[in-house]
This record gives sequence, structure tokens and C-alpha cells, in this order.
Amino acid sequence: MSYAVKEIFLTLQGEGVHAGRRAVFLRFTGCNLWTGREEDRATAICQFCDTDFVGMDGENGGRYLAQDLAAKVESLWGEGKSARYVVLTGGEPMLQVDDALVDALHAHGFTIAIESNGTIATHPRIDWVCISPKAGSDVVQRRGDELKLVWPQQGSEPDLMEQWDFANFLIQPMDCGAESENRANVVGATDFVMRHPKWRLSLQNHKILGLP
Ligand SMILES: C[S@@+](CC[C@H](N)C(=O)[O-])C[C@H]1O[C@@H](n2cnc3c(N)ncnc32)[C@H](O)[C@@H]1O
Ligand SMILES: Nc1nc2[nH]cc(C(=O)O)c2c(=O)[nH]1
Ligand code: SF4
Ligand SMILES: [Mg+2]
Repeated sequence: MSYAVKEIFLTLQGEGVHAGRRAVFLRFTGCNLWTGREEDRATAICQFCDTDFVGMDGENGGRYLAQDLAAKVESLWGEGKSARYVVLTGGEPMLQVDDALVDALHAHGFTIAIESNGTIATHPRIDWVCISPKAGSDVVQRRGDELKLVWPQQGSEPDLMEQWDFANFLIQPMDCGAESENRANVVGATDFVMRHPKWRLSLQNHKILGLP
């Protein structure tokens, strides 16, 4: 099988428990909760997406076979063999991730993390599972390493999610583009954590740092 890839780049993980960690990001084309077209945003299940995942025209984008994709990820990481870390994201990566890719990345010495909306069960051999639920979708992947809820989302119920089997619970303020609204979301998320100590605040550090 081949994979449709939007872009691949070396950066720091900006979000969540592993924020600050050097990582290759492998962004797949396509999502099951939005077409990625602006004219469809208002009617999509997920309406706040901050990412362009349409097409294969980004940095190192294209159609890849598993071995070639793992080799590209390795070349972007560089020489060092220690602490190799790749983040599978999108779009929705679980539309494409399969045994062949997971095995090829592991064979190249990578620890594999995923950012998924949880509507498709994640691959069992992925090393770090981060699920970010979207209100109005059916989350089937209710266990993992990190639950990262974007805040606020009308109709999302953190009290129920707290019963799911995750090692870490995080709240991430929604980026709406507008400064005052973003500020209000940071304040709201901070206030939530102060009232719910099981949850931690996740900020999008890469945006603060000007990294991809
Ligand atoms: C672009 S998504 C791709 C992976 C997967 N489709 C998902 O939603 O988890 C990567 C992460 O960015 C988060 N995200 C997307 N748009 C955001 C926004 N406007 N503000 C804050 N986080 C956002 C998602 O919730 C998810 O945790
Ligand atoms: N630096 C950086 N960290 C991230 N963490 C999750 C991201 C994503 O879009 O999945 C992301 C991203 O796009 N860039
Ligand atoms: S599920 Fe993820 S990739 Fe899809 S539209 Fe929502 S945030 Fe974007
Ligand atoms: Mg992003």
C-alpha cells in the first residue's frame, strides 16, 4: 500500500506531555471529520481545525511506499540513533497507518507517537497514543497515553471522558485566530484546570516559538 502525505518536517513537539521534544512530524493527507475545504467548515463535524491537510503539496509531501517513507523520516532526523521520535498526524493518520509503516519506522529505530481524533482504533504497536476528541463524533479509542481536549467545545463532556483509560488528561485552549478570543480560551482552560486537578494545561508552544 502507498501513503498520501501532506508534509514531513523536523521540529519540536509543541503540544501535550511531550512538548519540547525533538520530533519528525509526518502529516498525512485527509480527514474523516472535515474535507479541509473552507466552504465545508461550517457543516463539518470538526470546525476549528488549524491545519492544512489537503493534497500532497507540502514540504516533502507526496505518495510514498512504507520503506521510502521510513527512509525519508530517518533522513530528516539525521545521523543520531538515540531518542528517535516520529509523530504521525494529519488530517487523521489512522485513515492510512498500517502494519507495514509501523514496522518500517520501528526498524529504523523510531519511537512512534500518534495524534488522532479517536474515531478509528489506533494501531496496537504505536508507542504513544494521544487522542483529541471532537464533539459530535463517536470516539472509539478510549484508552491511551494522553487525552488532549481542545477547549471550549460545545457538547464535549470532560466529566465522562475522565472515566476513560488514559494516563494523562490535558486541556488545550482553542486557537481561533483572533487575539481576544484566544486569550479568553487560555483563561477558560486555566480556570478549568484550577477547578479540575486531574487535568493539565497544554499550550501550543510551536506557535509561540514560531516553529512549524
Ligand atoms: C490537526 S490535528 C491532527 C490529528 C487528528 N486529526 C486530531 O484531531 O487529533 C492535531 C492536533 O491539533 C489540535 N487542534 C486542531 N485545531 C486546533 C485549534 N484550532 N486549536 C487548538 N488545537 C487544535 C487537534 O485537536 C489535535 O490535538
Ligand atoms: N510543532 C508542532 N507540534 C505539534 N503537535 C501536534 C501537532 C499537530 O498538528 O498534530 C503539531 C504541529 O503541527 N507542530
Ligand atoms: S479531526 Fe483533526 S485533522 Fe480533522 S479537522 Fe479536526 S483537528 Fe483537523
Ligand atoms: Mg498542528
